[in-house]
Amino acid sequence: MSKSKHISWHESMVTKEFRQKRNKHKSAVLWFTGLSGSGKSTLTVELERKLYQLGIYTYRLDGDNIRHGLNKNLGFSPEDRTENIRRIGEVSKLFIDAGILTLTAFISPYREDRNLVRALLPSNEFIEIYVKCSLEACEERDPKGLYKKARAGEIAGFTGVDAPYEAPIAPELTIDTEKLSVEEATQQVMNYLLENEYLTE
Ligand SMILES: Nc1ncnc2c1ncn2[C@@H]1O[C@H](COP(=O)(O)OS(=O)(=O)O)[C@@H](OP(=O)(O)O)[C@H]1O
Ligand SMILES: Nc1ncnc2c1ncn2[C@@H]1O[C@H](COP(=O)(O)OP(=O)(O)O)[C@@H](O)[C@H]1O
Repeated sequence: MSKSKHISWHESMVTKEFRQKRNKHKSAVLWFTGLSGSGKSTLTVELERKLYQLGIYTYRLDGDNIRHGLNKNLGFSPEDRTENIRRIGEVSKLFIDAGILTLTAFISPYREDRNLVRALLPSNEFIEIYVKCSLEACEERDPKGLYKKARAGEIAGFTGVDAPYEAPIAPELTIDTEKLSVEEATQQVMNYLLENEYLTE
């Protein structure tokens, strides 16, 4: 619900379509979702590197980073996670409007929150990518030692331990990081972008 009244929309002369034409590629958000340690950050970093080499304009929004700034006032309660994802949905929409291929790496555990972001955008501009990895494997990787802390009772409400993760039902892509290498996984996304003509205007 908007709290502001008496506000109006001002259109730009430079539209998203003009920007895409100049950039020579489409803009959209690649929304990576999955458990902590599933591989969201690793894959978005590598994918962005590949896209940059091809001359694609990209930007990466990552949960850990955004929580240092824009969303530093949010914690990990269900309400705060929902607000976190709502804001990132809106930020992604702005980046898409700016002609940027945007990569987001947020756990985004609630299906409804992700669907609200989907509903915010034209259907071809939201690409949901489920980074599939069992809790056991994530916990085995534990790149930041957070599962260990959560199991020791030092972090309350940790996703997968004592907070829920709702896997996507019909994502555009599922990447199984227990079966694929980082190279194979990023290539799977590149193939999707090429086949669906995102990398051309
Ligand atoms: N309680 C709890 N649950 C899950 N994750 C936690 C928690 N506390 C801190 N962290 C760290 O915060 C990162 C997740 O932030 P997100 O913004 O992606 O989370 S969410 O989408 O709002 O659920 C997450 O990063 P990733 O491991 O990259 O997923 C953790 O490093
Ligand atoms: N196929 C894979 N894809 C992504 N990460 C992988 C893969 N195989 C192993 N890993 C490792 O798993 C960990 C994933 O951590 P990270 O990318 O921070 O996950 P997330 O951002 O989802 O929390 C890294 O240590 C990475 O090297």
